[in-house]
Amino acid sequence: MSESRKLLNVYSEIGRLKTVLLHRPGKELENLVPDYLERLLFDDIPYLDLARREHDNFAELLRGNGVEVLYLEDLATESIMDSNTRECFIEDFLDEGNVVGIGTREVLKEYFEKFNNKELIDKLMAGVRKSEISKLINRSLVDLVDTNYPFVLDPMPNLYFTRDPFATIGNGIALNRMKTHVRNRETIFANYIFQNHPRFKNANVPTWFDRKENSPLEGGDILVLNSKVIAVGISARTDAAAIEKFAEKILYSDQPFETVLAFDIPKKRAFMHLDTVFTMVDFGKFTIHPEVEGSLTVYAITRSDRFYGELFIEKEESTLQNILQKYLEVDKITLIRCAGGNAIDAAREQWSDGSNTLAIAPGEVIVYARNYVTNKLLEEHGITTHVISCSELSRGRGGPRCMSMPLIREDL
Ligand SMILES: NC(=O)NCCC[C@H](N)C(=O)O
Repeated sequence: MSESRKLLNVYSEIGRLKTVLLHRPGKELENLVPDYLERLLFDDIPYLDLARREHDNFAELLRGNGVEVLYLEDLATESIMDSNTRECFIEDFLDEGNVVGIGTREVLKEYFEKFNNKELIDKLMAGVRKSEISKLINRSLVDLVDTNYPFVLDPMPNLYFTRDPFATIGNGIALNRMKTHVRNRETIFANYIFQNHPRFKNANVPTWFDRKENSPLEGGDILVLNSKVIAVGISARTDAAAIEKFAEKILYSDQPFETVLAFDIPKKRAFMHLDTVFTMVDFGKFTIHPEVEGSLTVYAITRSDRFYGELFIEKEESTLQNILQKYLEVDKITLIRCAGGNAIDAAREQWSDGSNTLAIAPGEVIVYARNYVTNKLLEEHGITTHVISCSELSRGRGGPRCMSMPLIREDL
């Protein structure tokens, strides 16, 4: 198959971006209420209208740089055209959305009948308020018990962080199992897209991880450093056990990857995923949150040369710079510290994803405007920064890399 016709092709973090998956923030953001913010993994409530304008500018910037922008909501819609598929999709959603009352399920299914496929996808993403349903049928105890909870189906406000529910690696995907129940339903979309969407269904997309696994793996923790080395964070969201499963599968596949570097980072909200504290911006150049450097342990996972199918795991005993230099086989590694390492500025900019950049080509990244101290430093290191405004988008605790899932990057 020719390069341009490949459906999935990600062998680096920085190869020129050709196709990316986004989600335009929708009504789900208007179902965020203070009482449930923490559970829904938000710290504040974005103003939807402005969030959309900021997101549209992000998409426009990508298109202006020759990137094909696909939207999750469109691919999902095109994946449920067949009426049986649509029905199964709704069932899966209700199952995993914890809608267990028999009467409530019935009423919801009836309610969904009036929506066309696109409207249905938007509605499932937005969630269903109790007040939208005129009458609830009482068939089971759960239907009868009245609670103050305002939703019959929870909203999915984290969907615009397309980086996390699945991840493109090589010519396949890790279909993730998310750490929190609240984000796990997001992976249903990818499941249907890769099985049913006309663009992918006959492609037999290889999967390096499955959403039914027991331990969590999230896309923000996975960085494809080059065609031989993948970095994965052992983080607040991704477990070591999941990384082993993933490594086994990908290292014994037909892909060129030889090493998975597991970065053990502190398990706290401000660090969340590996890409919250560490992203690649150019050959041998990375952003990093200074607080993570000292406490970082790295394990190198390779194929065992004694037993086929087994892994060899070694704890690296050197500095991050030396470890990266060794595995990436480059002369020099430059770590660009968030806000230059100044304790106050670094903590402040880190909170709004100062280290979370999206590379659209080697040495060319998209960054948030508010992280101006870090952005200036990037420029001083020869990196071109494309700056986007983010006063609403940043309230969800994710940056440009978190808001994008590359499907195709040019090989380096
Ligand atoms: N890769 C990322 O760091 N994604 C950001 C996810 C933010 C979202 N509110 C979450 O807590 O999951």
